[in-house]
Amino acid sequence: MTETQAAALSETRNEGTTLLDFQDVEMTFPNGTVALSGVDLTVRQGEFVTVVGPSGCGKSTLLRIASGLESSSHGTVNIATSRIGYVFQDATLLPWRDVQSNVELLAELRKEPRAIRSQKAREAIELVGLKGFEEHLPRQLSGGMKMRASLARSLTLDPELFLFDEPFGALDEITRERLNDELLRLFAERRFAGLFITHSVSEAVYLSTRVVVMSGRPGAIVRTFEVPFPVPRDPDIRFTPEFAALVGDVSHALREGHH
Ligand SMILES: Nc1ncnc2c1ncn2[C@@H]1O[C@H](COP(=O)(O)OP(=O)(O)OP(=O)(O)O)[C@@H](O)[C@H]1O
Repeated sequence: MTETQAAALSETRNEGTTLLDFQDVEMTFPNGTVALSGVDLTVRQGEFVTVVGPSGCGKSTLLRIASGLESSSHGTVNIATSRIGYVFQDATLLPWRDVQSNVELLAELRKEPRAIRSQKAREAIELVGLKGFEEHLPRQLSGGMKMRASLARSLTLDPELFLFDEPFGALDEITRERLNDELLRLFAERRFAGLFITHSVSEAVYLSTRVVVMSGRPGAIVRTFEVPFPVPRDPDIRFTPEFAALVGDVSHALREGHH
């Protein structure tokens, strides 16, 4: 996509439109476990919001509710789009399908014509840097390449709201940093609304326009940090004192909210 096309896309996308809105959301499971309590969260077009919080505080539950897969037990949830991308920690590729047909899967399920889904998949594969690997099977790919394929599969939906459940958690540091850069580039081009979960505070600060810190279970939002660095973001920003200071503040809030 050229810069002009990207600018046109972000204009048609009405930057600032609210795509996800949680008001006083609570989640109590039938067994009595209270996973979320009093969560207020808004995600607008052009925002990339990352949630950090201790294990088991309800982050995945929050994401499942945001996707419409699960309903909250209390509060209001508004999801203003049906074009939702969802990337899980596991790449969830079908082992018998090659990259091209794995990436085509969502369009195929939506019964899009073969020529269109094939074209969409080719574009998405190129966008995530997997060109040349179309005929490879998942077992022939590295962990990072599998995640790229998984990202590409969601990109064929051209999502307005993109949900990420710790997608890079299992990858080595270098691959993770590279994929962070790829994702930031996609975000700068496509300007979807992102909701991203991670355990890494520096990943959260690097990727996001806003970082939300949750407390231990029941998960509630204890602090919100606006990230002042512009997008597109220079990878070297990670080595600046301003970046380190913000990572320190978020880590601090995370420790305070941990009980
Ligand atoms: N279907 C369910 N029934 C009962 N309890 C559940 C259910 N799903 C999740 N929980 C519980 O709700 C709490 C929140 O789970 P969730 O997976 O959302 O946490 P998380 O913050 O994503 O954890 P992690 O960071 O370890 O992935 C946990 O205590 C979990 O055991």
